[in-house]
Amino acid sequence: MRITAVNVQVFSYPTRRAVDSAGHAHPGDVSQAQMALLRIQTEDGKEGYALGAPELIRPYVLDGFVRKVLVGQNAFDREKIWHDLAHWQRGSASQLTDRALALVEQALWDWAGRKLGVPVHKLIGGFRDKVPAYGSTMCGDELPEGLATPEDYGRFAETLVKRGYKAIKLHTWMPPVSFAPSPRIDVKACAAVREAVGPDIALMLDGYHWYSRTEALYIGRELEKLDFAWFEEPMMEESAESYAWLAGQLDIPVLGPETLSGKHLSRASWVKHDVCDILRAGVAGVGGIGPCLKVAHMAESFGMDCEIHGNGAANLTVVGAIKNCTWYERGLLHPYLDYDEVPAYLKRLVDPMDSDGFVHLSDLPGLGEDIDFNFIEMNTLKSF
Ligand SMILES: O=C([O-])C(=O)C[C@H](O)[C@@H](O)C(=O)[O-]
Repeated sequence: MRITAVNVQVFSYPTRRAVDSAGHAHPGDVSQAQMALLRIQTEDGKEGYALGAPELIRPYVLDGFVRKVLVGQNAFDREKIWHDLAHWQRGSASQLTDRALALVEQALWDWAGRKLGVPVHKLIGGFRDKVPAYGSTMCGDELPEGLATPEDYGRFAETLVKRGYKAIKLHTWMPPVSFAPSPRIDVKACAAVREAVGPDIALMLDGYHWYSRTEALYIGRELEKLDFAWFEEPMMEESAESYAWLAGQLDIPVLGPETLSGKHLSRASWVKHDVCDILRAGVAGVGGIGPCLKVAHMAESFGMDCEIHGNGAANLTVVGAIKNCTWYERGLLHPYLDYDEVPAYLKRLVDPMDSDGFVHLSDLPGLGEDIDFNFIEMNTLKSF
């Protein structure tokens, strides 16, 4: 089925999320943010969609690489199209990113699901229809009654448990927060949360990502005393040796790599060299659903779990299709925000969670995003 057109619509929508000077999300005043809808059309008039940041798929990227590769190809040939695009990356002077690759590949999967009338998680695996979620907090801040103190984390954790979560992951304080980073205050927040929720809730820490080996070792040993389930990205992931050093000394599982480049290939090196205990991959970070599945299947072949990074339809689709992932990451959460509020450009949440903490996989054909095309049409800023 030949691809005839690839188009983008950039639209605005209201948000209460803001980012600080280091890129961490926090609550903010209502403002207008921008999103891109990528649309792939085939000769039969069928379409597939993916939503993402406009800069990933700006006109230069769309004209210079994506249209050149896609138009005229068979939309079912995802693997070939993905490799053709991935080869373009080398000569693109870093303009064609893994995230752009992921967006294009998601739209192709969405197209295939819609064309065949099945949810993509059934097409690519079909392991489960619901999955327990962990509530993933925003990074710490200095907002009154926000996430400014260990006690704030404890109180918020109680709220999350009441909502149904059976697991919570803390993102603690990072610069530009005035007192960050601090291994001791991170540990205090973890202790406050354990104290607040008791022994039966699974807890994880994803703190400052640039700790030294000795700081990470200190935190990891404290987390072991608090019976945490994993310790995520405490150091720069380019130093695989530091992770091997850390994982070799801790009993608590060390999880990674999350932001390291290299798609499934860098994850293979981490497995071969025993660098971590639980593998990590997210659809956007490794360049698509396909490479994310390659990571998860490789991990399974080595008897390892692979926890999928990030929320959203594409990541949930992968979680629904694999066995060796325990949780879905739901968030980022904050006491000031209502995660259950449906974004203006969707008609329903992609990851609805019941009162027992289970997120239910969509039964819609495609990736499961019920897109509000009227809202997007009314709020379109530019199309190309
Ligand atoms: O695992 C996660 O959810 C994240 O890494 C979320 C964010 O990127 C957080 O770590 C941050 O803001 O640095």
